[in-house]
Amino acid sequence: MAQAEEKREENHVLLVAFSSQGHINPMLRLGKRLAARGIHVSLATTEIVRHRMLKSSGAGPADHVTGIELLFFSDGLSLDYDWKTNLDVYMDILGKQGPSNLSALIKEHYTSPKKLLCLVTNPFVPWVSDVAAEYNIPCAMLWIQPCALYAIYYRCFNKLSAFPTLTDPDMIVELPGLPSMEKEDLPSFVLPNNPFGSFPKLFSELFQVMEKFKWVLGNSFYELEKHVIDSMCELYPIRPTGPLVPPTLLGQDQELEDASVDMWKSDETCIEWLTQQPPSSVIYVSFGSIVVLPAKQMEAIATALKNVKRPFLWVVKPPEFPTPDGAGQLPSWFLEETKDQGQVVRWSPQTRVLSHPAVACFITHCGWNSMLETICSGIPLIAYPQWTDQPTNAKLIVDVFKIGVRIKKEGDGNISSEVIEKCIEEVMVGPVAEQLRKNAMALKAEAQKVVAAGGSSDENIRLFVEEITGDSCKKDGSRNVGI
Ligand SMILES: O=c1cc(-c2ccc(O)cc2)oc2cc(O[C@@H]3O[C@H](CO)[C@@H](O)[C@H](O)[C@H]3O)cc(O)c12
Ligand SMILES: O=c1ccn([C@@H]2O[C@H](COP(=O)(O)OP(=O)(O)O)[C@@H](O)[C@H]2O)c(=O)[nH]1
Repeated sequence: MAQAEEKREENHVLLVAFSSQGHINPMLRLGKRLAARGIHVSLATTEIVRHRMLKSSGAGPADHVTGIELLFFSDGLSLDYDWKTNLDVYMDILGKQGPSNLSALIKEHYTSPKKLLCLVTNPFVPWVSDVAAEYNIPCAMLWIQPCALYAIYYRCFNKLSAFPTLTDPDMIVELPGLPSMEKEDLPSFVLPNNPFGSFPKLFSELFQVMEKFKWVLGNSFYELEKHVIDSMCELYPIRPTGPLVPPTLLGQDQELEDASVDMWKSDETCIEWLTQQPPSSVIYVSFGSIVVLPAKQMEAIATALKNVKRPFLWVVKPPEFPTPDGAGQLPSWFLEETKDQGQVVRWSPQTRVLSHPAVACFITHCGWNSMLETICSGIPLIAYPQWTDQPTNAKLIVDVFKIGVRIKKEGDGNISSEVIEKCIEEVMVGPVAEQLRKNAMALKAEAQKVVAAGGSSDENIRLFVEEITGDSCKKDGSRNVGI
C-alpha cells in the first residue's frame, strides 16, 4: 500500500462541505485543529470549488491545504449552472446526486472506509449522514452559523414554538436564551413568504433526525452565546469550537499557517492604500461572496459614502450571473467623484483589512464568517443584512453582542442614503461609538482566550478528539453528550 494511502487509513476524519467559501473555510480550520491533535484530515466538496480555485490562482488547483487533502465530487450539474436563479433545483439535484457521488469518492479513496473515525458534515449537505451510515461510520455536524440559528431552526422545525404564518405574519417570536424577535430579525428561511422551498424542507428533515449526528459542533464560542447554548443542552446540545478564523486574527503564533481556500483572487493593493490612511479612519464595505445588491441600494451606499467624506474601502464583486437591471454595479458617477477619497476592489484580503489599524468600522451583510472575523478584530459593525441567517446575525450584533448598529429598511424595503450616513456617524464619533468600540475590544479579548490552551473552544475540540478516537468512550453510536 502506498504511504499516502496508509496514512489515510489510520486516525482519519473526512470533512464534507457545501461549495460556498463561507462553509469550506471554517471546515478547513476545524480540520487544522483536529490535525494539531494527531488526526489525519481530508475535505471533500463539489467540483465547482476546484474550478473556482483554478481560475483564482491561475495555476493548477492545489490538492492539499496545509496538510489537508482536498477531494472533489460532482453535484450533478454542469460547472456554469446558474444555481442562483434556480436555487431550489440546485439543492434538489445536489441532494439526489450528492450521496452516490460522495459514496463513490469514499470507495475510490479509502480501501477500508469503515476505519474512518467519522465524517463531519455541514447543515447544507445533511445527507452525508446517510452515506456515513452506509459505511457504518459515525457522523458529526459542524454548524457554520451562530448557535442562535441552530436553536431557532431546531425549535421551528420541531414545532416547539410559534413562528409567523401567512395569517399571523407579524407575530413576535419568544425563544429561550434569545431576545424577542420581530419578523425582520428571523432567518428568511422560516418566514411564510420565503421564496426558497428547498430550505424549509432541508432543515425540517435535518432537525427531525438529529440523532443521525453523534456530535454537533458550532463555529462560535460559549462566552459569546452562552444563554442560547445553555438553552439547547436539554434538547440537542451544540458544542462551540470557534471562532474558526485565521490564527493571525486570534493573536496566535504568527508562524501558524491558515487553512483556507481562495475562490477569488484578492486585490492586495488596498493594503498599501490602507497604510497611508490615518488610524481608525476607514469605512470598510463588503457584502460577501453571494449577495448582489439591487442598483437602488448600490446608489444609496455610494451617495452616503460620498457625503460622509471619510475614507472608504468598498468591495464590489462583479456578479457571477449579471442581470440587465444594473444589480451589483457601481453608479456611473461614483469612481470619478470619489477618486481621492476611497478605493474600490473586486475582492479584498478581508481578514488583513479588518485587522488593519486604519480600519474603523465595517458595513456588512452579516455573513457569519465576516462577523466572527470582525469580532476577532475588535471593531464595530454596521449591519445591512439581506437573507438567510443574516437578519438574525444583525439582531445579535445590536441587541446581544452590542457591537454595532443596523441600517433599517424603509417601508418599501429600500434604504435611504441619509439613514446610512446617520449609522456611519453613530459608530464613528460620540458616546455610542465609544461604547461600541469598548464592547468590541472586550469580545476580541474573549475570543483569543477561548482558543488558547484550556479555553472553552479548545476544550471542546480536545473532548471531541478524545471521543472519536475512543480514548474516553466507545464508538457505540451513543447519544450526543453535552458540553
Ligand atoms: O442558499 C445558498 C446557496 C449557496 C450556494 C449555492 C451554490 C454554490 O455554487 C455556491 C453557494 O450558498 C449559500 C451560502 C450560505 O451561507 C453563507 O455563509 C455563511 C455561513 O453559513 C452565512 O453566515 C452567510 O450569511 C451566508 O451567506 C447560505 C445560503 O443560504 C447559501
Ligand atoms: O472581499 C472579500 C469579501 C469576503 N471575503 C471572505 O469571504 C468570506 C465570506 O463569508 P461570510 O460568511 O461572511 O459571507 P458569504 O460570502 O458566505 O455570504 C469571509 O471569510 C471573508 O473574509 C474576502 O476574503 N474578501
